[in-house]
Parts: sequence; structure tokens; C-alpha cells
Amino acid sequence: MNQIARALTIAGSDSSGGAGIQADLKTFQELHVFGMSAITAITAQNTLGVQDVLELNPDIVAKQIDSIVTDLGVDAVKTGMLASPEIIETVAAKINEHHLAPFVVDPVMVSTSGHLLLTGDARTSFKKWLLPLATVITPNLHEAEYLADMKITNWEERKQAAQILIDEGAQAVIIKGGHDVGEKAVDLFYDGSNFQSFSAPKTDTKNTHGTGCTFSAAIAAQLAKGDSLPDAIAKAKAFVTAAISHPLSLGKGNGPTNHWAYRQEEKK
Ligand SMILES: Nc1ncnc2c1ncn2[C@@H]1O[C@H](COP(=O)(O)OP(=O)(O)O)[C@@H](O)[C@H]1O
Ligand SMILES: Cc1ncc(COP(=O)(O)O)c(N)n1
Repeated sequence: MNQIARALTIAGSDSSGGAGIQADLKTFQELHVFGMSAITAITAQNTLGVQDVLELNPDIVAKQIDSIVTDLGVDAVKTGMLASPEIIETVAAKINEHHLAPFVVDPVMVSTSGHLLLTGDARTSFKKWLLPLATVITPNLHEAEYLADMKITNWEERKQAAQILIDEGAQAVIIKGGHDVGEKAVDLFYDGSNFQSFSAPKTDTKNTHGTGCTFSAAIAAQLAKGDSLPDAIAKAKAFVTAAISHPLSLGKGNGPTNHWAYRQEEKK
């Protein structure tokens, strides 16, 4: 019998299918990993914005994780939208209790459309509960500024922010450069000893809904299959770059990326 790698996403549902749980499961599937989910919140969302959010009770979030872990097992886990400090604390407790690792933390706070996806004092909750457990944390530039509590205006400051997040307890950090100006999308990786940059051509598109979710899910999928962290990030970068550069043109606003693109590129 073939043993398949198993990955768990703990995140919010995006009704439009571009971000959140839906993007994560599509990514797991494309990378040949068995995907499972614990839903933290239900969003009524499309490419134009987030129309409403229903936050779930932390208890049902905990039970979803228990159900999965005690039966199917988990080779890697990622978190996305965690909605509230109570859910963050609950998820951290479950990650600890079940010794879930490797653990990819995507510190989702605000949607591309500007809607708040996490209530309360996010900085304190992330630092207290999640950073010490993180195999890697994947902030975008805004999230890195917020979590490290500093302005990032150049490459040196990006490195300083990465150092702060390592000092706060994360084993590694990758600060994503998707929101940077320039011809390349460059992400800075730091594991506490070495800096490494992951670069790809930047696509001129407004269809970037769910890029961060897709990237962190791809890292988790590769870790579930046993890749080293730098190898997992390199593959995830190739996956998200393909997804962004092959447009689908869905919806009237910031559309989703194309999760099939990587497979199609591989076949060529
Ligand atoms: N327009 C783009 N072209 C190519 N790569 C991009 C583009 N936008 C984002 N990326 C890449 O997608 C990944 C997700 O980054 P980002 O969009 O910054 O995250 P988030 O969705 O959390 O804001 C990163 O690897 C980033 O470099
Ligand atoms: C349920 C959910 N999770 C995460 C995001 C962030 O994705 P993005 O930053 O691309 O809007 C989102 N919009 N919705």
C-alpha cells in the first residue's frame, strides 16, 4: 500500500475559492499531498472584497484538529486566518498537545481587499502563542513591519525584521516581497544563521487573491513530503510563480491565481 503524505490547514473558508482553506486544499492536491482542514471562520467573500465573517467557536476548531490527528495523522501543518486571539491560543495548545510539526505560520491579518481577518491584539497573540512553535513564519512586508514593530524601507531593514522574528522564537522566517515595487518578486529567507533570497519575475496583474495562502500551503505540502525547508520554499516559489503568471481572469476585482499552472508547466 502506498503511504501518502498528509497535510493539515487550519484556516478560514473563502467562498470565492481563491484564498483560505480552498486555496490550501487545491495546492495540497496539485502537489500530491492528502489535504485535511480545520476551519476557523467562514467568510462571505469574492474578488471584490469580504462581505461578512462568521468566526467559529474555539471548541469546534479544537475538535476538528483532534478528529484528524487521532485518526488520519498529520505530516505537516499550516495556519492561515485564525480570526481571534482565543482561536490562536486554542490552536497553539493543540499544536503543542499533538506535537504537530513541521508547522508553517502564515500570519494572515488583513485581506488583499483591506478587510480585517483577525481581531484583538494580533501582535501579542502571534508572539506569545505561535512564533515559538513555528518551523517557519511567512509574513508579507506589511505583516513583517507590524510583527517586528518597525518600518521596512530597504533590504537591510528587511534583514533586521527577520532577525527580530527569530529572536521572538520562530525557527525560520521568509519575508515575502510580493508587495514590493520592481521587476522581481524577491522573498528573503533567514534561519538564524544564513540569509537566502528567492526571486522570480514579477507578473503585472491584479489577480493576486490568495497568493500568500497558496505559497504557505505549498511550503507545508513539500515539508509533509520530507523536503528540507530551503527545498520546500524553492518549490513553493516555483508553484506560486506559475499560479500567478497564468491568469484565469475570474471575477470583477482581484481575481484568484491558477493552481493548475504548475502541473501544466511540469508537463512541457
Ligand atoms: N505579481 C507577482 N508576481 C510574481 N510573484 C508574486 C507577485 N505577487 C506576489 N508574488 C509572490 O507570491 C508569494 C506571496 O507573496 P505576497 O503576495 O507578498 O503575500 P500575501 O498574499 O500574504 O500578501 C511570494 O512568493 C511573492 O513573492
Ligand atoms: C479566508 C481567507 N484567508 C486568507 C485570506 C488572505 O488572502 P489574501 O491576502 O490574498 O486576500 C483571505 N482573503 N481569506
